[in-house]
Amino acid sequence: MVKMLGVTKVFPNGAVALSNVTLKIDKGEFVFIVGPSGAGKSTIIKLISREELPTKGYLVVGGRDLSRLRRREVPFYRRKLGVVFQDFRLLPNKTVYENVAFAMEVVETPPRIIKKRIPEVLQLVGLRHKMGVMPSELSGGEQQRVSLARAIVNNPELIIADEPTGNLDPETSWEIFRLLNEINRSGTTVIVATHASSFVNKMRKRVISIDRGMIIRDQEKGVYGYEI
Ligand SMILES: Nc1ncnc2c1ncn2[C@@H]1O[C@H](COP(=O)(O)OP(=O)(O)OP(=O)(O)O)[C@@H](O)[C@H]1O
Repeated sequence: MVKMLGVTKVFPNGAVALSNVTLKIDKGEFVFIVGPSGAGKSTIIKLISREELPTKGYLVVGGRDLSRLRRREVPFYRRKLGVVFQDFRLLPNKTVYENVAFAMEVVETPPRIIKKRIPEVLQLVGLRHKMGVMPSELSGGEQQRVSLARAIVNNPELIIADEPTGNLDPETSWEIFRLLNEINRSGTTVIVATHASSFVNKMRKRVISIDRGMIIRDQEKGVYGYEI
């Protein structure tokens, strides 16, 4: 699903965010990316979401070399990903229903399919009863659950989450990790960048530890040297 080969990312100010990173994440995996502040976690997420491009090396997601993606192809690529952010990024003037529906509207889903799908997906995250509510009337955990519903509504093969529980208390964080786990069990590949080591340690998933832009540990063997 994701292959990085010798990926280096240097920002225009000279900051080396990633240095020669090689890793492979298979379809259906659940992977945590952990490391101290400034280690390069968000940079990995931004490269996968094609917000940034590698300075050097190859990054292939779902069989596409992201450096070769044409500008007009980028929106289509992004729409196939489910992206979850620390700050939820819900549209404040739209209801829960409308926020999730919007993700389907932009990919031109027929209205009758949207109407059927939204209650299903809100049921999955336990928020069917809040369909008509505005984001400002929801707790942080509920807002993150809406953002999870939005991320999965178009059945993406890959979900990437950058610090999805950064603004949440421990109990609510568990709820979000449990949902991400459920989503993964239904076949979606999930990549989560996080500081939340106490949760990571309990979840027994693959953990890629990075520090100063380099992988310092990967609980799986043989991640280096994959063919692209
Ligand atoms: N747009 C940017 N311009 C310049 N430098 C950047 C940019 N984004 C990130 N960096 C630098 O790249 C390095 C890695 O940053 P990144 O945000 O990936 O770390 P992180 O592990 O996600 O940190 P945190 O846990 O604090 O979010 C840091 O040194 C950071 O200052």
